[in-house]
Amino acid sequence: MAAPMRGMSVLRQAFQGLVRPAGGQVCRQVQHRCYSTPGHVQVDMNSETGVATVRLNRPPVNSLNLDVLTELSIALEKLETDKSCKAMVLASAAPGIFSAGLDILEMYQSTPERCVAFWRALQDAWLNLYGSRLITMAAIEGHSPAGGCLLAMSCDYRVMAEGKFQIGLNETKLGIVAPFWFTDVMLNTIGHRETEKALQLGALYSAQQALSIGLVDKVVPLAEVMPTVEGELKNWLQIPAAARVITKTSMRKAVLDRLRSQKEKDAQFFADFINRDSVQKSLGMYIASLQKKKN
Ligand SMILES: CCCCCCCCCCC/C=C/C(=O)SCCNC(=O)CCNC(=O)[C@H](O)C(C)(C)COP(=O)(O)OP(=O)(O)OC[C@H]1O[C@@H](n2cnc3c(N)ncnc32)[C@H](O)[C@@H]1OP(=O)(O)O
Repeated sequence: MAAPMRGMSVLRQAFQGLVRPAGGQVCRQVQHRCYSTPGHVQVDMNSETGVATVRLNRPPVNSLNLDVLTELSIALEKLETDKSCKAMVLASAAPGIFSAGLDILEMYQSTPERCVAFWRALQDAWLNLYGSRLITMAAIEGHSPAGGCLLAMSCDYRVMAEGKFQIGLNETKLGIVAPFWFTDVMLNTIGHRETEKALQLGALYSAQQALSIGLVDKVVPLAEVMPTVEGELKNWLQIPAAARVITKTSMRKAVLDRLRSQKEKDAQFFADFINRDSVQKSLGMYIASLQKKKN
């Protein structure tokens, strides 16, 4: 039997038929299909319910580098074209963390070519997620700063674990600026006034604070995050899909089109901005502060 997964009772896993086959990877019998397990993005498709669980799996903190973003994009594309898939839960395989956001090392002392490739991968992953026809829910079982917050906000519904975890767009604290499409998503989520404050301050919120400004939809104990998502999904799955998809698309189209129409310019702008001496200096100091935390 596979080791119990966080936030999921042994009984529930036994019921769902979790087994560890000869290859050593966790797979599910009968109604579950694992799209991918060896990389940084695990996809577990339940063909009976039409719900896929996509878990970021890049310990220790699921920082989003070029590989992770490319894998996430491909996974989302596959699910989008899978007619049996109705919903997707975005979660983490790393304890205590949803995602630490973009991999800062992709932005520090990198080449302009790599920066552009990295940014394109982020753009594609986000366009696939925010523009998805699927019901998308974020199971936030840990910290979710910056790019992690973007991924969560890009889902249709967010359930966060109570306790010490934080979520927010903290870019200004790193001496960088949230791109316009990060801002657009936050505006659509919590409104203009809260976004202005949140972005200028680079605010990181506790789960309760996030709930109070509408950044997340529900806060529950850690072990209840997945069951709560599953319960909420039942409501969403009852809505006629075509009507829901048209509604979602019409509400998100302007923001998606804004990036689609200037992807290359945005990628070039990112590479130029990030390679400024002042920005590199700020990032260097931030990396040092993360490392100092340990000593
Ligand atoms: C005019 C407009 C112009 C716009 C142009 C564009 C500008 C650029 C826009 C870029 C947008 C950026 C988005 C981002 O996502 S930036 C990333 C921001 N992320 C963070 O600030 C999170 C930092 N991490 C933490 O706070 C903590 O790690 C965390 C709370 C998440 C977890 O804490 P914990 O104690 O559990 O873990 P550690 O801190 O010990 O970390 C473990 C190791 O992981 C390394 N680490 C952490 N986060 C990252 C990261 N994001 N990238 C890379 N590496 C990371 C950390 O250093 C530890 O490493 P070591 O074990 O080697 O020390």
